[in-house]
Amino acid sequence: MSSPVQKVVLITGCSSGIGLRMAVMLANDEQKRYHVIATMRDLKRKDKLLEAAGEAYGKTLSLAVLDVCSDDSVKQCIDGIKDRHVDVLINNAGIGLVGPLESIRVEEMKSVFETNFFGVIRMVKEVMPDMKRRRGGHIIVVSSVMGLQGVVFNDIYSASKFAMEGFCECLAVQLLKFNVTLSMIEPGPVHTEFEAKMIQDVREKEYPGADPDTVHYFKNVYLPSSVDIFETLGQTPDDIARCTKKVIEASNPRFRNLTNPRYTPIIALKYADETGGLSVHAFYHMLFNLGPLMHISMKAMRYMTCGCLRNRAVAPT
Ligand SMILES: NC(=O)C1=CN([C@@H]2O[C@H](COP(=O)(O)OP(=O)(O)OC[C@H]3O[C@@H](n4cnc5c(N)ncnc54)[C@H](OP(=O)(O)O)[C@@H]3O)[C@@H](O)[C@H]2O)C=CC1
Ligand SMILES: CC1=C(/C=C/C(C)=C/C=C/C(C)=C/C=O)C(C)(C)CCC1
Repeated sequence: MSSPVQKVVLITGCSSGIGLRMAVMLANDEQKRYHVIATMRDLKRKDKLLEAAGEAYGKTLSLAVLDVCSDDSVKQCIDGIKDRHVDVLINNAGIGLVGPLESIRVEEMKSVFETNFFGVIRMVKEVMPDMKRRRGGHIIVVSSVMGLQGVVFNDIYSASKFAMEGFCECLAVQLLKFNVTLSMIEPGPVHTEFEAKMIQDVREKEYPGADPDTVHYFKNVYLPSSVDIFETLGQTPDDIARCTKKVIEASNPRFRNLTNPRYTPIIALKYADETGGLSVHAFYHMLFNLGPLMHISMKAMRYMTCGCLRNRAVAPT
């Protein structure tokens, strides 16, 4: 049960990773300002969350079933909340997909959009009308740096996050008129099951339909670089939870919130050359010519790109 002064925060995808850490951090807020409804599609996966939440469970944290891919599940969950009142909706649930385009079935691509794009739309459609009526609320969308700048071999995942960026840019303007805030969180690589699932997936898959050169570039050039990027730039889910808490508590939250100052220069390339040529050629060079030396080029880029761009990230601490 939430007290009248507590904000009701509903988070999707709390069985692991970023959603789990957000739920735990907000439910353990020292001033007890939040009542967190931590949702997941399968309650059998609740143990890790409950263990991490400790005494908050049953006090400032409750659990609910919610599958963002099901209209019925979304409606049932929101109908089950007192007065359907949600102050802060955090759209976190999402899935990755990486690999040569030729080897990915259209059905698999659709399921990424069903979760990452339509999953958010379903949530927003269910919660937004009440927020507009009340003239208050905050919708948060966990997007990605890949929603701002594509990364090779992540074509479909990246497209699903770009779709979300466009959707949110449109909606934010309308919502402002109703005193409802919309904020996007834009993490770079984060050590969660997302990363583990990607590595596992690559081990199991054969990549039928893709030519041997493409499979070679994917497995022997892209993947080692990606693992390297995770190792050198990876953040923890707690970093992302801290950034998100700051955004929720800001008196004037920003629309886009990059969480990783060390990844910001990569995004800045796009704005330094609106034709897109700089990003395409820089990434090509980093991947195919520098390979293991990519570290150095990332460092150089940090020095070359202007400090004000670098500092446009929400510091997690
Ligand atoms: N990790 C990273 O490097 C980055 C991640 N992100 C984004 O962060 C978000 C969270 O990912 P992260 O914590 O890293 O990954 P995890 O795989 O650890 O967590 C994803 C969560 O989403 C849930 N989920 C998947 N499908 C559904 C569904 N249909 N309905 C409800 N929940 C679902 C999963 O539940 P289940 O256990 O049932 O599968 C899980 O709880 C995603 O939107 C992702 O795109 C953004 C940038 C970087
Ligand atoms: C390989 C490669 C890159 C890899 C970036 C990666 C691997 C980013 C991962 C982001 C994630 C995991 C986002 C999740 O939503 C760069 C730096 C663009 C430079 C060019 C070559």
